[in-house]
Amino acid sequence: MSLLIANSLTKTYNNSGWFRKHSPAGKGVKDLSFVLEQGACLGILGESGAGKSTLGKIVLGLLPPDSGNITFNGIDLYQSDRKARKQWRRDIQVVFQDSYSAMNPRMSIRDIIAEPLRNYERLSALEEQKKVAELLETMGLSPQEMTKRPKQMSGGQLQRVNIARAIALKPKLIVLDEPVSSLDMVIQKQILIHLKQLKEQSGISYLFISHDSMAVHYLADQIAFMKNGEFVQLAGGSYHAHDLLG
Ligand SMILES: Nc1ncnc2c1ncn2[C@@H]1O[C@H](COP(=O)(O)OP(=O)(O)OP(=O)(O)O)[C@@H](O)[C@H]1O
Repeated sequence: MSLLIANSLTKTYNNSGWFRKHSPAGKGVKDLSFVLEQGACLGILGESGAGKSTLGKIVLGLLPPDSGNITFNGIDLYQSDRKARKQWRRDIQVVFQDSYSAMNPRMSIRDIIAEPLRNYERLSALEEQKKVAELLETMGLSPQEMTKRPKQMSGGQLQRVNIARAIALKPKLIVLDEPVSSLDMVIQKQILIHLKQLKEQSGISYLFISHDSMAVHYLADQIAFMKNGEFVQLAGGSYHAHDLLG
């Protein structure tokens, strides 16, 4: 069974509000269909305003489409009961571009990574500490970083922390919404390599949203090019590591 199946998703924004009076009416996404298999990465590539984040929000269960449907593991995301919703909220995680604003600056790195574990699993303090240490190591960070606050870390380190949090519950799918766009090139490459290794080792799937063609080609098995809310072309991805590393 395919992990994620989108069938003719359409979402049009109502631009009647005062703040939206300068933006053209009727924008959003139109008639998007795709299939994402377990362990695969679908790249969504398009310029600003193409509709990438709108699609991301629909996949995350945050924005009901006007028409069409989307199933995850055979369950319709917008017709599911409470129990199923709780399960897919665990199974679908997200990493956004702005790592710092995705975190509570007063929390320690340990608390940030442990938050989903505390919501879904009952671990002892020692088990939790071990798990957070493992997750930090998976992302190439030292377990000693867990006592720090977000302000004491670099943008690249924070994005690794965000990914560690996103994988803490072993989700089936991560929506990566421009996860490396705000980082410098060297850090971007390191994080993309980590994401690829994670995918190969754990069989996790990604919906990778980006305007960066090189990054999408590196990570994605298949690429959907988006323009004005529609898919205009589908293509294979998978550049090899040396293409990215130059
Ligand atoms: N809440 C909203 N209300 C009205 N229009 C919106 C809203 N959110 C997005 N839009 C419009 O829908 C279109 C698609 O926006 P979306 O944010 O999905 O694009 P994007 O490809 O993610 O762009 P970016 O990379 O700049 O975030 C744009 O024309 C945008 O102005």
